[in-house]
Amino acid sequence: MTIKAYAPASIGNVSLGFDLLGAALAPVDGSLLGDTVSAVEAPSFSLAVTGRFADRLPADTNDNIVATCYHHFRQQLDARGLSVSKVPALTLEKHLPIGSGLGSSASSIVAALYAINRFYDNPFDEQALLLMMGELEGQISGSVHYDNVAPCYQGGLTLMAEQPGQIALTLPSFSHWYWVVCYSGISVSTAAARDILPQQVSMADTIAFGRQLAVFVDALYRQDETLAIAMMHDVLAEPHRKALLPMFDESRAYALQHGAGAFGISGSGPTVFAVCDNADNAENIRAWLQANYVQNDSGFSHVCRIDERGTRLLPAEATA
Ligand SMILES: Nc1ncnc2c1ncn2[C@@H]1O[C@H](COP(=O)(O)OP(=O)(O)O)[C@@H](O)[C@H]1O
Ligand SMILES: N[C@@H](CCOP(=O)(O)O)C(=O)O
Repeated sequence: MTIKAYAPASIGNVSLGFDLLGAALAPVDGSLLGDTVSAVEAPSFSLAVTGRFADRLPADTNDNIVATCYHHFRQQLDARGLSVSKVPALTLEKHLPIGSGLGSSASSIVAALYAINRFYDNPFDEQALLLMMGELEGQISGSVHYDNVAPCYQGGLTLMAEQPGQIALTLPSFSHWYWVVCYSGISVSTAAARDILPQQVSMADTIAFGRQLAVFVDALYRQDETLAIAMMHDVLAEPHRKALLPMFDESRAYALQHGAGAFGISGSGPTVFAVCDNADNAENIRAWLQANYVQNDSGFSHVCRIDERGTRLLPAEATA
């Protein structure tokens, strides 16, 4: 029997919560936006990679993070004294572009560990899996951060607590918000986009960051949309990263002048996102970004809602 796991794309940071806030994405047209990993029993371990962005990954599948996930998972089983004999053939369908700011590596990691855990009849609980997911994401991006893997796995808008047994908390959100995302088609390495950030932050920015995140969470719980939107500014990363993103300022100006409440970089970019409370404005901004922010044939845009379901099984024959 084939086990096939789908893990959605995600917006890391959501502007105001660097490394601490993330949102899973579901296109409103019902299409899937995320990687899948399938597992089927086989005589020996193997990994095949297919999908639109397969050719952008390392040619040697041993260097694919999905293979690393499998070996890490087996080591964790050994460390707990759990012996298993069967072995999977894995297939990664790589639908998310690499270095896109859509949590591409997180999507592969989460789909892989979810499928492998199922394949072995769920020896690890959610928290143990999430810890592994964060660790593997850290291997790729240079430091552990859960703001992609947690929403991708659990769904929803998530805030990192990083406490034993409580790594990520699911926050309420505004169900009528549309999240427009546009990937420009260029690649920005997350590790490189982290390296350009300063190691020290001013007192004024520290206070602004703390105020915004605390007030945003309060506004979500009280469903105060105006206050929540007013908090959606990035004082930590965007001032340093936007120079990597051609047409960023022009895109922000257009979005804010045409009905978006907030606009920012998704993860480390180059994907940008706009928040709208109206379908017509969302579609207009999506079309403008598609025409003006996209740089090449790899780029794309979607109007999304928050994906409340997170990672899930698909029928073996389904394609994302
Ligand atoms: N399955 C995978 N998905 C994405 N990246 C992978 C995968 N396997 C290996 N990699 C490598 O990990 C790095 C991911 O880069 P990163 O900038 O973190 O991407 P993203 O921000 O899209 O997650 C790239 O060097 C890529 O070649
Ligand atoms: N918090 C991280 C998020 C990176 O997201 P990605 O989708 O670009 O991998 C950061 O901002 O570095």
